[in-house]
Amino acid sequence: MCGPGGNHMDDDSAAFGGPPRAAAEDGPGGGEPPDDAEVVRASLERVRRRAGHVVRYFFAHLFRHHPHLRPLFPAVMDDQYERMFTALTQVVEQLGRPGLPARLERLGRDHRKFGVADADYPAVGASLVAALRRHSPATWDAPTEAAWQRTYRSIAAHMAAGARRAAAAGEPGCWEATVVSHRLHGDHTAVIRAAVRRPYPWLPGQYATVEHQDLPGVWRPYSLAGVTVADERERVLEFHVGRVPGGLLSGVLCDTTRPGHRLRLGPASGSALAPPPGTPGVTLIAGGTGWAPVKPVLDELLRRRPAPRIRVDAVARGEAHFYDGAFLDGLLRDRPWLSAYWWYQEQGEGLIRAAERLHEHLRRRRDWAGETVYLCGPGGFVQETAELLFSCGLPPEALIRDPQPASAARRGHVSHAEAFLDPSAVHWIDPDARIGPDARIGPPADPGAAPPAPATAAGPSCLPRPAEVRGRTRAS
Ligand SMILES: NC(=O)C1=CN([C@@H]2O[C@H](COP(=O)(O)OP(=O)(O)OC[C@H]3O[C@@H](n4cnc5c(N)ncnc54)[C@H](O)[C@@H]3O)[C@@H](O)[C@H]2O)C=CC1
Repeated sequence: MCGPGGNHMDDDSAAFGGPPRAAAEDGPGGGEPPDDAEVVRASLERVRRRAGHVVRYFFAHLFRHHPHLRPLFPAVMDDQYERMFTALTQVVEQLGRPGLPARLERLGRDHRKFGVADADYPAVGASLVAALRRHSPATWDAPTEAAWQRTYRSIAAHMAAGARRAAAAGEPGCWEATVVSHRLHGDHTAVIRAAVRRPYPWLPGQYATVEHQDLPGVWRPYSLAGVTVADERERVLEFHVGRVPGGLLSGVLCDTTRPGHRLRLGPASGSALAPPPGTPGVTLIAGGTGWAPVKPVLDELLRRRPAPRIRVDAVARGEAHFYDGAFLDGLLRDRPWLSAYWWYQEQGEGLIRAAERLHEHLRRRRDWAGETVYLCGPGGFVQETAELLFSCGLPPEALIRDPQPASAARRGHVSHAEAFLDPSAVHWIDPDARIGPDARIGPPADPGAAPPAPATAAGPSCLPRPAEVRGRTRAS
C-alpha cells in the first residue's frame, strides 16, 4: 500500500513490492525463490531516473480509477511523490529478508489510521503495475509483470493480515488526542502534551505518527518523550518537535498549535528501545530533539534495580536550546551521582562545534568495555558519533540508534536532476531503520520499581547542575 496520507517511511516503506512468490503461495514466512525479487529489483532500477514521472502517473491513475481514495491523501501531494518512491525502493531492497513479513504486518496495522480497506489494496497494485509498465516501454514483458503482480499480492496479503489482527485485538485505528499544553523554546523546538482518553500501549524509545487537525492527511513520526497516566481514563503524551525548514507539520506544531487543538495518533512503533536488564553501564547521547526518546529511556533506567551506571551527554545548537532544562535540573538535584554533560556551541561558532566538543570528551573515555550506548539526533550527528564510538572500540551491537541509512538520499530522489543537485535531500526520520539490524530490542519499563539509591560507583564526571557542567565542558 502506498501510505495514503502516510508521510513517514514506516507508513510507506513496505508499501509495494514485498515477499517473494513462495511467501505469497505458502503464507507469511515462506521461502524465497530469487527470481521475483531479482526481476522486481532490476525493473525498478530501470525506472529510477524517471521516478518523478512514475509516481505522478501512479497517483493520477489511482485517483482516476478510484476517486474515493483521493481524500485519504494530503491536499498537497508534492511531498508524497518523493516519499512514495523512497518507500517503494526501500521495500524492494528488503525483498527476501526474513523480517519483511512481520514488518509488513505492522505496516498494515499502522495503515488502519488512514481508513484503508482490504478492497483498496488491489486498486493500488493495479496502478503501480500500470505506472511501471508505462515507464518501461522497452523492457517490460510478461515475466516482469507477473513478478510484480505476485510480489504486490504478497505484500498486500501480509498488510491486510496485520490490520485484521489489530482490529480483532480491539485496537483502534488511531487515537484521538487533545493538546493540553504547548511551549515553544528558542523559536525552534515545541514541547507539546496531548491527552488521549483511552489506554495507549507504548515502550520507551518508541515513536508515534501524528496528524494535526489543520493538516489532514499529513502524518509525521515523532518520538514519544513520555506517557503519563493522568487518571483511569486519561493518558498525557509528550512530544518534542523541532522546526524543520520548509516542513509542513513541524511548522504547524511549533507555531500555530494551541491547547484544545485536536491531533490523531497512530499506534506506538519502533524497536530502538531501552537496553536489556542487567546492562552494567549505559551512555545516553542526544542531539537536539533527539532528547525525546532518550528521556523516557533514561526514566526507565533510573527505575531499575540494580540501577546501571548512567552517563548522559546532550548536545544543542545553543544554550537556549536546552529546552528540557527544568526536568534535567530536577533530575540532577535528586541524583547527584548521575553523570551528565551538556554541550553547545557559542554564538558565532559553527553548527557542529558542540558535537566536536562531545567527541573530544568521548575520545578521552577509556571505559567502553561492557558499555551500551543509546544515540539519537540529527542524521549527520548520529553517523559521525557512531563512527567515533566504533573507533573507540565500542562493538556495533552495543550501539542502539535510529540511523538515517546512508543510502536514504539516493532513495529519496524523485527526479534525475534532484539526485545531482542535492545528494542529501532526505531529512525525515527513518522509522523503518529502527526495526533494522541496528536497533536493539529491550524490555518494557518497570513502572512499579522504586527509585534507585544514590550510587557510589559514579564516574569522575558527576556534576550536579547544568551550569557547572557547562563550565567544565568549556574548559575541556
Ligand atoms: N527517534 C529519532 O530518531 C529521533 C530523531 N530526531 C532527529 O534529530 C534531529 C533533531 O533536530 P534538531 O533538534 O533541529 O537538532 P539541531 O539541528 O538543533 O542539532 C542539534 C545538535 O546536533 C549537532 N549536529 C547537527 N547536525 C550535525 C552534523 N551534521 N554533524 C555533527 N553534529 C551535528 C549540532 O551540534 C547541534 O547543536 C532531527 O533531524 C530529527 O529527525 C529527533 C527525535 C527523535
